[in-house]
Amino acid sequence: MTQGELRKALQVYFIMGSPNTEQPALQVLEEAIAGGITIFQFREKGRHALKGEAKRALARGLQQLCRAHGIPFIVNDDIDLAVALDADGVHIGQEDEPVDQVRARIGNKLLGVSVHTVEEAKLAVAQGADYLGLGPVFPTGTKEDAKEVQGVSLIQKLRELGMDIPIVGIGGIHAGNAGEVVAAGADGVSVITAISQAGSPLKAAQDLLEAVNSQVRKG
Ligand SMILES: Nc1nc(C(F)(F)F)ncc1COP(=O)(O)OP(=O)(O)O
Ligand SMILES: [Mg+2]
Repeated sequence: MTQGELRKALQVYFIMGSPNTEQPALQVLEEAIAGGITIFQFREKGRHALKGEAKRALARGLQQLCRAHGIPFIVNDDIDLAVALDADGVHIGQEDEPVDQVRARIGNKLLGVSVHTVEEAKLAVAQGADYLGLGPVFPTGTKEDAKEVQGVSLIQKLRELGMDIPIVGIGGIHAGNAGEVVAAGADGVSVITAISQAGSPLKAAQDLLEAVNSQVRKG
């Protein structure tokens, strides 16, 4: 995937695991894909997260849906699972396996890294990250150990410094505030609740895609 294709793929980045919805995850993803999400991350985390074979079976099912619709399938944290499934990429944070070690394990698959400071961003880029997840942009209830809410300041700062790596904002984002994130310089937005807890995941995805497309990325 070229960097330009990756920027487009980051426009509406849906993240979900079974704990994030009362509906069957496969059904929610099917609707989200129909609504226009551009990339999906399997993030099975939290008290009620599936483990072992149940987790692998769900991952395979979600991956098959993504493959059927040409949507990149990314695995959060679990590099072993990503390699076993031949996923399209992985996402790691500052507390996960080091970026350079993960890069060595996954070859040229997509590698996303969460960063919260300029220094973390520079290091991640130097170690081979393909895109950065910046946040939490707004308050979030989804991630129990989320860092301090930072608004769009870090997105703007990285663009002011001339860093052109693909960026996705995350944390408390929905169709009503997604435009602001892209206008600040992000290539797209990442959501969990805005789609997984929506009455209509299809419409939620459509509204997010429209909000993102209505903005031209600055910086
Ligand atoms: N999972 C994520 N995906 C993104 C993405 F860029 F893809 F939107 N950005 C940030 C995170 C958060 O990653 P991390 O800090 O490791 O926490 P957790 O493993 O609990 O998700
Ligand atoms: Mg992580």
